[in-house]
Amino acid sequence: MEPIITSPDPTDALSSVPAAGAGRGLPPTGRLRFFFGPMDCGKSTLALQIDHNQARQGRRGLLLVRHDRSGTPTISSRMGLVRHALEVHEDMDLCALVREHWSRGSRVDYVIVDEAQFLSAEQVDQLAELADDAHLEVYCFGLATDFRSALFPGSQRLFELADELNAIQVEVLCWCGRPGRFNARVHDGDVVRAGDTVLVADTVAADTAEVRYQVLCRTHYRTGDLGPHPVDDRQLSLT
Ligand SMILES: Nc1ncnc2c1ncn2[C@@H]1O[C@H](COP(=O)(O)OP(=O)(O)O)[C@@H](O)[C@H]1O
Ligand SMILES: Cc1cn([C@H]2C[C@H](O)[C@@H](COP(=O)(O)O)O2)c(=O)[nH]c1=O
Repeated sequence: MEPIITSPDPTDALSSVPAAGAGRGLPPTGRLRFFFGPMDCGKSTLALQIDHNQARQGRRGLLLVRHDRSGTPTISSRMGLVRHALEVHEDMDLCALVREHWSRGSRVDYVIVDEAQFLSAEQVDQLAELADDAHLEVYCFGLATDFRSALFPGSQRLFELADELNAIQVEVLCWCGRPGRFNARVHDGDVVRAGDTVLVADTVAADTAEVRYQVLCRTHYRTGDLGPHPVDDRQLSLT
């Protein structure tokens, strides 16, 4: 298959870091990585740390996001870090996006995608193509499963295609103390089992929000037991 993307100046875009396989007679490729975990486990924080570490070595990244919690085109971490990102729209072709950057003379060495669960399967295929044919390092961050505990389509495709699957190591605890893996959607104090897949909201209920999410262990996700009244994170920072 013909590579669909070429850098306008390969020595510019590709020279800064030896590609995977270099020195072993293998054709150079980038890698597609998926970092996943429940809400609030630190995915956006890690995305911004990886960007920071790459950028300080002079590499140029393209930061992408779809439906950030903040409602703005940013990658935002609950630790307080925020970076501007490009909003990925439903039909956006991510290969064409990178090509466009190159045609304007902008370097792209790596791509970071937050909320990658919301990508379409086709967009994940495009990211794999960018890793293989354009030799980009692609870092995706997102939820594995939705509020019904079913894989998001974008995450399913990432599980199928990624070179590396990384479960985030920071445990989010259920109210009972067990590790939580299930993102329950809560409406008026009840766990909701049906509805739209996409509903942007936080784990801390804003005063105006009708819906919030709560990370639960499997037992309490199944029984819909939300435990004693949830602790408000804003109170934690005052102690
Ligand atoms: N005040 C705080 N002190 C220490 N860690 C915090 C604080 N607030 C949030 N965090 C950490 O930030 C994590 C959430 O990070 P974030 O990147 O927003 O998660 P995600 O993108 O996975 O939803 C929490 O699990 C917790 O470890
Ligand atoms: C489970 C689930 C979540 N969402 C939304 C809710 C948040 O806006 C994001 C996840 O944010 P985080 O950075 O991982 O905290 O996804 C959704 O739309 N549908 C769902 O089923």
